[in-house]
Amino acid sequence: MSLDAVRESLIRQEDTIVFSLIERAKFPMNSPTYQQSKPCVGFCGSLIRFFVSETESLQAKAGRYQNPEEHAFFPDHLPPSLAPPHTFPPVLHPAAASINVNNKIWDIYFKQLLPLFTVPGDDGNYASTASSDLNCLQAISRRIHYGNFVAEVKFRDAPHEYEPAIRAQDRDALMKLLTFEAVEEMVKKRVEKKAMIFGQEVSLDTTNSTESKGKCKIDPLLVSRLYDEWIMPLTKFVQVEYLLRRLD
Ligand SMILES: C=C(O[C@@H]1C=C(C(=O)O)C=C[C@H]1O)C(=O)O
Repeated sequence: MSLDAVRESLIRQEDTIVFSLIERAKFPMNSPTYQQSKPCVGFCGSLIRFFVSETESLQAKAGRYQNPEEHAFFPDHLPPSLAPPHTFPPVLHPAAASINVNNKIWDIYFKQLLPLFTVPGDDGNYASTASSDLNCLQAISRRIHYGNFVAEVKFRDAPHEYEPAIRAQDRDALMKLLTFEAVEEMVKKRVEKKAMIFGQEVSLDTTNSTESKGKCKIDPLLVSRLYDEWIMPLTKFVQVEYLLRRLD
């Protein structure tokens, strides 16, 4: 595993994130998906919680969380995997298993992001809405927790640089060591471009091409902002959390 290979994976994950946001933006806000059901009929709480926890339970049985890249939003009481056993290569320090920032991701996604990239309204497609939310959440969560792998590779490439900061439990020094501003700038520009390309109308009519009209299914600047303000800072937060425990 090299830093280049890890970055390649992050670049591929951008495609998944941008597409999942485009899919969610197909539906209006559909706020009943997020409201508490009263009274409890079949389940308590919001439809989104019900949908995510039930889906995670099924996916746990299918082995999803055997992969160290995957983190559940409701990790308590998940059923064991019934899938054919597979041993993933033990790349990470075991402390990685204790890092889960999905609560933060959940809050940011529903409170801040969703209102920015959906239009107000209610078309009744609550199940499809919840399903697309879960796709966005899982893609974003996988990307952010991939910070564990990024941090591991950076540590292995320069243990002598990282060890003093880890022993001193110095978050600021670790943050400085793992930050590459030029890479972050490229990421922001690339995801903006991907949102522009993936989100365009594709037409065969060359005389009246909508591609050239610049109509986009999701605002490319918003995707760049999403990376700038939430995804990259949380990925770096995961990296710091991992490194702080790397010598335990
Ligand atoms: C992920 C990395 O670490 C940091 C976080 C980045 C990100 O989240 O995209 C980009 C550059 C670094 O500042 C990396 O170096 O690739």
